[in-house]
Amino acid sequence: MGSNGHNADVELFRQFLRIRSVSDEGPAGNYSQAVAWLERFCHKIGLKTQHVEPVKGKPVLLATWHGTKPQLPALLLNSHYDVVPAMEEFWTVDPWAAEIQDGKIYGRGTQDMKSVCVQYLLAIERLKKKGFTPQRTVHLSFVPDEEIGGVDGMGKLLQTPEFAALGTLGLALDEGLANPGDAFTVFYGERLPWWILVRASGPTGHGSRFIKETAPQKLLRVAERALAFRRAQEELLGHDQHGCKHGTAKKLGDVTTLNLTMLRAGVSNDNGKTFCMNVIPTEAEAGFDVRITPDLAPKDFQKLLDKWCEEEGVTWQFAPWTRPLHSHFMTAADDSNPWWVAFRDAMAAMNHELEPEVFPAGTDSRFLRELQIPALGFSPMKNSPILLHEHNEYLSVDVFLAGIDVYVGLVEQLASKDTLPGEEEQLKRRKVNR
Ligand code: MET
Ligand SMILES: [Zn+2]
Ligand SMILES: [Zn+2]
Repeated sequence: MGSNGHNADVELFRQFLRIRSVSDEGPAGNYSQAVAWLERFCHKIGLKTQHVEPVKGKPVLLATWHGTKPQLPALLLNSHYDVVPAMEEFWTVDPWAAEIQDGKIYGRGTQDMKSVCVQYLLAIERLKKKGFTPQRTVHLSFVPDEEIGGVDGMGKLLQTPEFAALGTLGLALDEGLANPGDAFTVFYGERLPWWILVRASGPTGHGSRFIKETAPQKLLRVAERALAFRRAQEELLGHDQHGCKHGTAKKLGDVTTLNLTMLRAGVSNDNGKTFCMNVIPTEAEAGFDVRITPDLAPKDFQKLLDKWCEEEGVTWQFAPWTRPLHSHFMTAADDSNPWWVAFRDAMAAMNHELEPEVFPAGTDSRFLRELQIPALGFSPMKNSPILLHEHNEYLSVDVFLAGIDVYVGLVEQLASKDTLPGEEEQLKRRKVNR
């Protein structure tokens, strides 16, 4: 197959990319269409499925490939089928057309993470065709809403009887990131995403006067302190002002980022088309996206935030549509974790080099790890630029196809494992921890 190859696997991927499953867009968001497409695929390859809809309009699809030893802890292959929006005016191609140019498939979700949804299924189809039967049961979960915090997707799924009925899970695989080099990155933990709203109140008055302690003034003082913290963290990372790296070997996952992502204030009498520029608003609000590195205790960051807000006379809260975690839950990436050993050895057997890292952003893995389920973040994309959430997101045809082989090998090896050395002890520890 040439690099522009229109083979059947690629065509399936392109079909799925054309379903505009932007997070939480309601009926127009095509969640149901994405799930219907995945379900048809599951049935075609002989997988039993079930719909779980803990929140109306946000369906989760579960599929199961039964192993011959169902008493062994199962594998979970998780992927989210929602995608972030695309700013079409900045794309050189239609983000929803899945065009192929120069051997690259362009589209929103090519890397994050519709490729993985489809690769899991294609890998299972191939394994079935070659007559492989798993010992361990393999479950798949396709979840919505990951991109907007995961509360109504993975968060709710984990509380359902259907999830409990999957039985004990030995290892979950979830998304990772592309690696520009010739190695796969695998994530054993992640920074904690905290979405923070800071709100300031103050007096109103005429815009021509020196009114004291106005809401925007207080808000900006907090913002400035927050941004000073941001500068210090950036310094720690060792990037210069042009974004070039120098000096340290730190990665993004090793520092805490903080970005001011929302600002709101102003008095308007036409819903924000124009503003009463001579009236001091009594409320001002800022939103921050914070990603807390495992090297910083969340309670220590919280203390800082409390201090800034208290000293400047404002209040903060977590964005009410999120469910922030208060500790980092990590999956051990060393010999103490039999599943890490199994994963590492399976990849080594296929001659793939691994680079273990802390995920700089957030994934649904954090909810699984919170339940003590070992989870590794891994998307088989090497020699590929990191393009998630960017304009002109693409994945090359060759990388997409090679990824199917990687999952064939991984699932074949992991699902064939009898009880791993140390697995029972690990399970006992999990029960104690719960
Ligand atoms: N994956 C998305 C992100 O990292 C949403 C995770 S929940 C904050 O931004
Ligand atoms: Zn993702
Ligand atoms: Zn994403």
